[in-house]
Amino acid sequence: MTEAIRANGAPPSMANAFLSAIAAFALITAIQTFRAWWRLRHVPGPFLNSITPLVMTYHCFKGDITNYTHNLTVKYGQLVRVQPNVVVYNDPETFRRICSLKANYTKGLWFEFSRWDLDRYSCIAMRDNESRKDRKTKLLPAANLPFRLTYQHLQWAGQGLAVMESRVDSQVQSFLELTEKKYVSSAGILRPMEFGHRAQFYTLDVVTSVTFGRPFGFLHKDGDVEKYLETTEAMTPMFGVLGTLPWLVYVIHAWPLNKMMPGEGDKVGFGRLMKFASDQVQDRIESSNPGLAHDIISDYMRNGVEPEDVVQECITLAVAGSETTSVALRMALLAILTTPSAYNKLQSEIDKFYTNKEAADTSIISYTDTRNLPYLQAVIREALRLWPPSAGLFTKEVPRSGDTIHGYYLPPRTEVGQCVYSIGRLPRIWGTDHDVFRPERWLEASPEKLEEMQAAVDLVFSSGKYICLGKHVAWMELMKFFVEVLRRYDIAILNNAQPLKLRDPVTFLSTDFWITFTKRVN
Ligand code: HEM
Repeated sequence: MTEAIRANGAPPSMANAFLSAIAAFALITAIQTFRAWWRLRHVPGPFLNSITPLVMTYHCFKGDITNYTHNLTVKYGQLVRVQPNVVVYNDPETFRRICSLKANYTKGLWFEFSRWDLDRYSCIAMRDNESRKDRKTKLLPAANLPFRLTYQHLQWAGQGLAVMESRVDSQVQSFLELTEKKYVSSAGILRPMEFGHRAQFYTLDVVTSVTFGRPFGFLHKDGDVEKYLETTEAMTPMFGVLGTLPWLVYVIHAWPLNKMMPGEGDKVGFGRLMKFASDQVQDRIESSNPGLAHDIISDYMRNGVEPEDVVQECITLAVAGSETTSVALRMALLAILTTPSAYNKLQSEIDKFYTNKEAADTSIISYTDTRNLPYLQAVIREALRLWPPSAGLFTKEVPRSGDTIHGYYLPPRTEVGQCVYSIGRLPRIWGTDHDVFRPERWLEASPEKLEEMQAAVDLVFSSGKYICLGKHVAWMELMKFFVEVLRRYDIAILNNAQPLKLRDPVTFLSTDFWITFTKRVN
């Protein structure tokens, strides 16, 4: 019968219609791929990357995305095409120019993933420069600065930072109490700590304490609270993958997938943080004098940020300020534990500092005093250089006028990503031993060289209009932690053959980082 219909010239069968649809789809895909390739065909990079984003997606899944991207810059030069519409650079000057106030670059589509409530935007997710400027300015006086701020100095500092410092101190204290209670080993008694998670507990409690006036309670429980970490640990690698396929934001933010986004009604996970933030804001609204509390919520509210937006900003703080700092903490600790000369020098510097002080002084070191510990600063800078916690591309979009980077014209809407990991390993700045953890380089450098090195490492906190709000909080957390822990304990790796398991789907995540603490003899 079918043969007969065909022979009589009847309409094509279902199979033919299907094949035609596939052929049409293949043709459209081929044309689009060709057009996408053509736009940036002059920028060097591997051919496969220039026709599909999936190579980068694969490396996110594989867990070596930063090293892979860095190797591309080594092979292809200062500007590399890593995806059909994405190029990556590793030059500090270009970084600062793109982030400067004058540049008309805007945030890339990827930042839309950092929206927690689809009716609202927090500053980090805002892509429009004017709205960002307006919001960020309102977030800044949260620091109660004694001088008038300019938009160029976009990070918390001044008196407000002093209030935050006391919150950091109480979480350092909580970490010490936890260690003393459960994790001090001695001859014949092994009580190891898995530091990967404890670093997260510490940084999450600091950031929630600074934001809401009280910690979420990870250190107190010495465990996950409301399955927050379990959920965010599953989500973090997805951020990397989604970064390579940013158009997925239109799918995820639309029905029916938007129904699956975390919400305040959730019993566990990220939604609990949203509910916690929302309750805290509501409390302040209902309280008779919300301005009395000394935390970020009250400061933001005083500055006229709408309550619903304050909730979004607080959630952003918890996300932006926790995993980043715990990566820095873990990698700096790993670096000194595996470099005995650095470990010994650091501990000696701390000991020397305390010989000049009252022997009974057990209070947490002040942020001001940590500045008198040059080797400690060098250790942290060196760790941030080698393992920047913000290793992702954080792409920005080329403005309507187009732009030229390192002689390559980039048409409007090209996404430009930074490779800050690669900046930390540029031979022209760091020398041929750029891969070596050597804090001494910071102490040996001439004033001009030091300035260049410092400016390059500072880029891990971004620059200009995108600069990290919590840079000083992060420094405080790191400096105080090392002083207080190393003056009390000797620390050692438990498993020398494999100190930890490291994966890098978007930043350096680690598990099984087992260490021991033993009390120091005075
Ligand atoms: C070592 C630790 C940290 C690193 C490396 C880091 C890095 C960064 C980077 C690179 C950005 C800019 C992203 C972009 O838009 O291109 C950023 C933004 C931000 N960070 Fe941090 N951060 C750290 C710790 C913190 C802490 C402790 C807090 C809060 C207490 C914090 C709060 C924020 C906020 C609110 C933003 C968004 C600023 C904006 O939208 O303009 N960060 N951070």
